[in-house]
Amino acid sequence: MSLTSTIALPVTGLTESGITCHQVHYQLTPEELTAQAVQRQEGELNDSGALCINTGEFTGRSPQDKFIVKDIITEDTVNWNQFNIPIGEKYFHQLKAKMLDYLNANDEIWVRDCYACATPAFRLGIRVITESPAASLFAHNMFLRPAEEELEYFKAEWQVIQAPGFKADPAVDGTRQHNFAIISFVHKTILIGGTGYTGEIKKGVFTILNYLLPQFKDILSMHCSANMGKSGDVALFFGLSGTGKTTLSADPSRRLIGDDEHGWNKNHIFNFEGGCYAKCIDLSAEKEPAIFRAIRSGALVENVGFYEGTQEIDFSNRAITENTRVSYPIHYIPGSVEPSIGGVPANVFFLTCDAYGVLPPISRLNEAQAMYQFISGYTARVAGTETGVTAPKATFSACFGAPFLPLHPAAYAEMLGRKMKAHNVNVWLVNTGWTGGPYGTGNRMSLTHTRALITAALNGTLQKGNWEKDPVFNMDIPQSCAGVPQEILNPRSAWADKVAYDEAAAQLAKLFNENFSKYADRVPAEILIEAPLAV
Ligand SMILES: Nc1ncnc2c1ncn2[C@@H]1O[C@H](COP(=O)(O)OP(=O)(O)O)[C@@H](O)[C@H]1O
Ligand SMILES: C=C(OP(=O)(O)O)C(=O)O
Repeated sequence: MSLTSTIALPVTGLTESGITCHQVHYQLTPEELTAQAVQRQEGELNDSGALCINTGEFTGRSPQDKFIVKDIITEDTVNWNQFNIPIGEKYFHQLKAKMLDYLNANDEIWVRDCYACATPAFRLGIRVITESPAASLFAHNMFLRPAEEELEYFKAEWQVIQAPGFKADPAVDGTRQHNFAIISFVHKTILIGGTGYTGEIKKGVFTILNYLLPQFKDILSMHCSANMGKSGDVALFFGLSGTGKTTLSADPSRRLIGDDEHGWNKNHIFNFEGGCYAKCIDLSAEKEPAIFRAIRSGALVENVGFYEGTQEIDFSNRAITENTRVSYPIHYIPGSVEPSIGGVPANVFFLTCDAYGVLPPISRLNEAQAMYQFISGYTARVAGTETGVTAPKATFSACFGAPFLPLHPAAYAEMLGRKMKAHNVNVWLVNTGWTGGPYGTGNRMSLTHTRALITAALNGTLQKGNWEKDPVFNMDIPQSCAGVPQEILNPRSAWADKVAYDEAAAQLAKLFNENFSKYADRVPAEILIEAPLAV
């Protein structure tokens, strides 16, 4: 086995993990990985120097093909459902052996050691083994990057093996189809095959942390972004994929802590990751300057198109997917906090992309309403993030992250409830979806307005104004906010057809109630009475 590496260290444990491929590229720099990808014609540079690749058949996650090995650890603890699909241990072993044979038959592979969890006490060493330099660059950008001296003592507790070119045989491998992501807690391994969508790598690691941290470290794991004001006040933005966590946390007046995955320990919050994975559909320097400028050398852009005859990205191009993405290290966002740790949050925002256009652009929640909304996780699956979703699709995604939660949602909700109560946190529901009508009739909420509302909530000016109650959802709605037209604050007044609004609101209230019925026996009465009024 020969090794290319920019650091003069032996890589431990490779042979033990079954890697015998004769050329192993270990811990290469972003420049080296980018150059290799270009040379192998797996990608090209845009005019600002970022590596642009196509991820192939899959440009979004495939939740139906994500499995957890049902074994002695997981059998009685995982909340088996449509997101936590069991697979037998024999299939894990079978597929791992086949994947290793496949990788070892390649001329070269890439190995990268990295960490998850910014707080040193909770750090998890992860080894990411890939068949392409671009996937190794993704791991470099998204996870925490150990310093060279840390590599000497690095312990790869978990392994991610990613081979998009390897395809399972569903007839013998226990999968649904040729692509799969399989997590084994006994063997501390994630196998990803048949798909090149890099999001599977990060969300696979997120899934294991969502299992381990609440159960064994008493840490609440959260699908949220986080940033910090000048006085150190922390805000969290929960939301299912594509609802605005990355966009809204990249706020030039605040410091970014992380864009997607965090833990809440007793007295601080910390990022799991070391980078961001932003959607770049319709990205512009004017609307999202920090993200736009992060697209430069070292960044990895997925599935975009160029203006003809140029290397300039056409961010409006949807030819491959709506789920165009860029990954970059967190320090590409000016002023980001490193290590990515902050104090107890003062404000929590639940971002809901309401495809019905019924919910107010912002509402203030009391404690019980906050729990009701968190458990409900009402939002939309946006186009492209999951395979097969081509238009926003209303969904209830518990804790705003159901596809990544191996435990019952009540486990996370109870922890969040205790923490919010103990720290007197302000909780807001923000509709980043539709206004003036449902998807197809109304408009997507203006980003400028959403930002103005969040700023007013954070600086306290919103609290000082007058409020009214939403008659169906019973939440407080502000009557005014600087920079936001008054008529959109109350969603009913934003709809031209009031009868249609009332019908849509009643329909949504009904859906809320139907969805919540499955939690009724685990939730106290003071939360149950916050259900929207269903007529
Ligand atoms: N009002 C809004 N608030 C937040 N995002 C919006 C809004 N309107 C449009 N968007 C777009 O929605 C997408 C949100 O994606 P992103 O921030 O990456 O989501 P997440 O990090 O939650 O996956 C971005 O492309 C953003 O430009
Ligand atoms: C990457 C994903 O989500 P997010 O946009 O929340 O990072 C995803 O769901 O595949």
